[in-house]
Amino acid sequence: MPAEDLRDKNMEETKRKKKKKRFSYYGMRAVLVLYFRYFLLWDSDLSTSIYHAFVALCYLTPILGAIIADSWLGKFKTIIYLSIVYAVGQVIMAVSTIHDITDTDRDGSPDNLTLHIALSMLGLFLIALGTGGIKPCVAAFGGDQFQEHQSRQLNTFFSVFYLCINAGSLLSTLITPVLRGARSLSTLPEPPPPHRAPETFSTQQCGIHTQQQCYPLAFGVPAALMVVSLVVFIAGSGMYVKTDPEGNIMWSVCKCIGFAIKNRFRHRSKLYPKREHWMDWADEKYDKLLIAQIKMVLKVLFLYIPLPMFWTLFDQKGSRWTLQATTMSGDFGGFILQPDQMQTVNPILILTLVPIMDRLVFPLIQKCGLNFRYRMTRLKETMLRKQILEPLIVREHPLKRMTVGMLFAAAAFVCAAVVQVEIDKTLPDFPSSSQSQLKVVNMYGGSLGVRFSSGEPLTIHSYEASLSCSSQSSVDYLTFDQQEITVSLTTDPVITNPLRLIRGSRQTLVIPAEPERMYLEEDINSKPKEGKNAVRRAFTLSNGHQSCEFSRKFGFGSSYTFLVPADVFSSECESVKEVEDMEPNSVHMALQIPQYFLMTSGEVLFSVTGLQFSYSQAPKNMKSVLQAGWLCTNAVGNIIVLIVAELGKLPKQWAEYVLFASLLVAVSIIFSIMAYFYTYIDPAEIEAQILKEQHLDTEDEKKEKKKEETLEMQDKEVKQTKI
Ligand SMILES: CC(C)C[C@H](N)C(=O)N1CCC[C@H]1C(=O)O
Repeated sequence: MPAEDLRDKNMEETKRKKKKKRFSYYGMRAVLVLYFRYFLLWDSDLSTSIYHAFVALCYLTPILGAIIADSWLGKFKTIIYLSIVYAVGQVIMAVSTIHDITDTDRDGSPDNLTLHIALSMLGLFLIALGTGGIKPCVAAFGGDQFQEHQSRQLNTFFSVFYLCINAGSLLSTLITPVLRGARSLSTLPEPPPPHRAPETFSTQQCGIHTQQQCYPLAFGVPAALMVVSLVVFIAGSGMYVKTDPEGNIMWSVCKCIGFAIKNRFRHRSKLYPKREHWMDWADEKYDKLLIAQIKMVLKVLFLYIPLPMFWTLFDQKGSRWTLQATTMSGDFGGFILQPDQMQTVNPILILTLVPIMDRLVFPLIQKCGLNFRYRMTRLKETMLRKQILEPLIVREHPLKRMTVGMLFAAAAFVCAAVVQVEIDKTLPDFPSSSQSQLKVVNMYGGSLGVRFSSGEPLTIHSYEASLSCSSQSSVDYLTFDQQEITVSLTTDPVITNPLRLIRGSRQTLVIPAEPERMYLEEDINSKPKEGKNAVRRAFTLSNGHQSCEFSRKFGFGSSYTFLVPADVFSSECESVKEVEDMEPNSVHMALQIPQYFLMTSGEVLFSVTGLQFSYSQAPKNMKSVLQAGWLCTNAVGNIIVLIVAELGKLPKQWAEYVLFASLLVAVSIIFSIMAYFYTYIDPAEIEAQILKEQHLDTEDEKKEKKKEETLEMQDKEVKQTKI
């Protein structure tokens, strides 16, 4: 097979593996929180924390994978072994979700949750180890399939590689919830009945004794796909370019750095001449090549310091932006988009933006003379022509691209802030912690005057509860600074009642047909979570049940009370009164598209370029290590999100978005200054040059030695002649 074809095939194999692996990983992530919440019955906070801790672990284990690959097993074997760990983890995870294994009383719920928790934690640990460990190796292994002169193809590889990641994650985010048994896109004609939790509306159920949510399928299918991808990857073994590990490189690196620091400290007196770089203090003991390689890696790692800030903003897509979507309307006419499904916009945009940027935008920018895109081949040509062997100093373009990517992400957050301001205008005015709110609902039948009084002066004295007889109405809340008030109804005779309101809460005063039996109902004090509807029934006389069926479309995030009058048995169901406690969300989710567009454009500029950059700037034996360093920036970004979520609670959400945008702009300015002083290198050239110098040094040493020997011989001869 011709070399080019072989390489293309290798590239295909690596991409196919990547696509299935990402299906597997993102597919599992899509249902993980729900599994914690509804199967293990953890509360929302614990579920979210464990989920983020798992994601952070997945981005920390790459260091381990990289060390194993570069120092011990090589990338190919590391991918295989860690894929097995990953698949085993997923199988354990799938088994842990089978409720039947501990459901001895066959009531549909597991009886030994400890076993399920232990199994799932073990499964998740193995998955984090597997997925994180493979990550840096897959990218670097793909890059290894190209030769030095193929830098353009190498860049294309990283773009296609990124496309595959996102194709896999898009498919999984759509399919895995369906496997679990949730309706992914609810169609308008059949809104889920409001009084049941959405989880009970499954299209897919499974189980031996009882049929439940199909978590085993949701976790099992990704596991099966992982096994298939592993088999495909191994089948292509003969076609890959495999580079051997060069011993325990990480240990040598640590020892070398340690020695340089110690040696520098020992020679801290000003009497000793300075050396160009602090790593040069390892010169006495360590190989020049190793020192040069460490210098390359440290330079890039230093440049990575500001990068986690990008991921801090990027990762809020899954948290803050999804929460923002819950306060918006997802009614797209033909279908209803759930708030968390809005996240699929990111991989969809990646699939369209990467080719457009690669084939259209970057070449166009380059043509316009902005020289945005870096071309290794041309530089190399110049280097070869001019015989420049030192590292070439270029104010580097990939780094410019990454800076622009960061600015795009900051702009995305400004967009999010603008959308938030629009949403805030439509949100209900909830009472402050010292206030109480009250709404009066009249089931009495006719128009009714309501008066309020208190020991202190009241803001509201009287209120006309002109209770319309229509079945649907929306009643405004009245805000009180006092909690102890007295209500009087203008009935004949006047009915007066003391009321005790709850601080910081909303309540409804229901006036039934017999007004003296008026009573207070506690209302909800925040928008219903996840854009769902809140519906409750209140009986003006709770003396039984009547089956009245309503078919009604509720807007996103609305809240209603259905008041069932005492005479519902004798009258028709129409006498049931519907009160809108909270208006449905009116800002449309489509308004989030500009922020997703800017963020994803930023991601293409930042993340795809970062992958290429990390590969191109790493010495041959530390490619995976630098990929792991790159992935670590993501882990740190996730950890910052966790910390910020806990600590930094600004009173206004839009202000928090603006704060994050400003922070990223500041960080990108710092990064651009660092990038300006970064000297772009060609590791292969440097390594070749050092090896050549070392070779010349040994040649010189040999010649010198020979000279000395000849001189010694001559001296001996002279001495003998004298004797
Ligand atoms: C969050 C999306 C589903 C995937 C995202 N566009 C993406 O490709 N990545 C986010 C972190 C880096 C990269 C990945 O490797 O998953």
